[in-house]
Amino acid sequence: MDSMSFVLFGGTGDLAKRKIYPALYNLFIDQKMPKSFSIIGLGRKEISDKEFQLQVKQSLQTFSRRALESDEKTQAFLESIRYHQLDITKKEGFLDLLNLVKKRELELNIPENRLFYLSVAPELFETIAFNIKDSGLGTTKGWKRLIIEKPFGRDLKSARDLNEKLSKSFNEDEIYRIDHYLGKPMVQNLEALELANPVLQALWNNQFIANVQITASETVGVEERAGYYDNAGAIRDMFQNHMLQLLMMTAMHLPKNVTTDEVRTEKRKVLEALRPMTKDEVTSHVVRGQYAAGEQNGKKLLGYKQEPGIDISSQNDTFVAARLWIDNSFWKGIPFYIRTGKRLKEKSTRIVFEFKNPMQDDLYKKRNELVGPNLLVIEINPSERVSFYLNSKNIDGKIEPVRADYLANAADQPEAYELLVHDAIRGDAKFFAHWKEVELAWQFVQPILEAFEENLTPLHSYKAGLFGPDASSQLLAEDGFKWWLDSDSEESDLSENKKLKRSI
Ligand SMILES: NC(=O)C1=CN([C@@H]2O[C@H](COP(=O)(O)OP(=O)(O)OC[C@H]3O[C@@H](n4cnc5c(N)ncnc54)[C@H](OP(=O)(O)O)[C@@H]3O)[C@@H](O)[C@H]2O)C=CC1
Ligand SMILES: O=C1O[C@H](COP(=O)(O)O)[C@@H](O)[C@H](O)[C@H]1O
Repeated sequence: MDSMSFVLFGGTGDLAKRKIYPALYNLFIDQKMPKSFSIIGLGRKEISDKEFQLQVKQSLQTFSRRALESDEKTQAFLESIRYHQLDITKKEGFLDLLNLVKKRELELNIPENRLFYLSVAPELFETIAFNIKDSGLGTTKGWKRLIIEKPFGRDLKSARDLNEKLSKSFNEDEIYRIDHYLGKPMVQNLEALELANPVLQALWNNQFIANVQITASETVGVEERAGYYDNAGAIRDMFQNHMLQLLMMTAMHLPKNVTTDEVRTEKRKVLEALRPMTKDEVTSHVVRGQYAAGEQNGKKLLGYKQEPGIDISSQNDTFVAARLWIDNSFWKGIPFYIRTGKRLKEKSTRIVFEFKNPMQDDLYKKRNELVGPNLLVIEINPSERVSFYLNSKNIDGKIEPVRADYLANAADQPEAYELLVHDAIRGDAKFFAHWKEVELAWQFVQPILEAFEENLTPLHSYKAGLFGPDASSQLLAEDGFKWWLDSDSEESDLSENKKLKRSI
């Protein structure tokens, strides 16, 4: 792996502390960092290197997935870090930054390989990219790469504008658009599950699958992010990026070679085949909701409009469910249901494949035995688990569901940011969003944004601490389906093993 400089804009920010330093540190401990590297954290405050290293150490103590190693190792990591005071809006500061980057390259005798990480508010992305080029920071004898945080634009037009501006300083293959859902181990495992299991490969299509359900439910509310979230909503915050990425990863046809280019091409094809909606069709296929006051584990929860920083008249969406159709030969005729929301009953990110159930009408029904459909459930977060729900005979000779299960030990798993930062350092963009994916995703979402903004689609209220608006269940009921595994429904009894007498 090439030695390099890691230049972190927003080095004093929340994301840097919670995710980026812990990711770099854990990579270092696992010997996944290059032999020599320089880390430069940037911010506007005046902080000495020593003070800054101490701040990073504190963030590692609080957020690293593993406890700090011996002082020697931790010290070696911290000593690779320098702090530089820079106001991004002031062009002159970038020349000083260039001098520091070069000085460190000379001290460490490393080539001019530079990774710039933009962990700052999106309004600053364009200015930074311009100043990197203008100052000469981007003129290197080695490689240069840009990791860029979300959100990438707030609609189709602003995303295109931003991309055009970035492309003046970086080529597409130098831009790594982070979507941390693509770094989740179980999401990265999807291709392997399909590729390495002929049985799944054979079933992964509309011939055997009746519908696919992708859920990302959260228990948290808007937290301290009112300013951002009230202007974004679930549609921009989760749906346009994470949920559509999950859709692509689930529905893509496996390429012959699992190379970055081929995977990205196949992902893109999913969005190209996604049946577009007009603004007027949105209400038939998309449910938007906003949480009202409720309760969780006996604790009273505020409604969204009562949250600090939210206007009492806000029409913002905190929940979105949608029925999507992928009109290609693999998935034609099969609905994909997607939902995401805040202040729901449980934290769960999962994909459920419901298989067709030709047994429903045959002899089991006549014998009054319930033969549920087979389900393949991929739990992504908080547990990482693959389960197959099968039907089997119990001791009384009756059919009952059983679950064949693989549960990963999440404690051993690297975090999403660790995997993604490692990929970017290695120059592997497979699990980063290509511009075409981002553009197609905004193109699909644009009429939904407009229907929401023009209030063409009703805003359903739902009680905090439950499963979202009834209209979301209604969406599936229209097609004869239901959401599986919501934890106080009949099916959750399956997941809780109440009905499962046996587990394979
Ligand atoms: N926090 C999170 O969980 C997540 C964040 N993101 C994205 O990551 C990015 C960063 O978010 P987050 O860390 O939460 O934001 P913070 O507000 O916590 O940090 C912002 C950072 O930007 C720096 N900064 C702001 N203005 C300037 C300036 N003019 N010149 C130099 N530095 C500046 C601040 O430095 P200082 O004030 O010290 O000058 C600080 O380091 C955003 O794009 C966000 O959308 C994405 C997913 C999750
Ligand atoms: O990007 C975001 O993701 C989080 C949810 O991430 P997860 O890894 O906990 O599933 C979400 O809370 C946040 O609003 C959004 O910006």
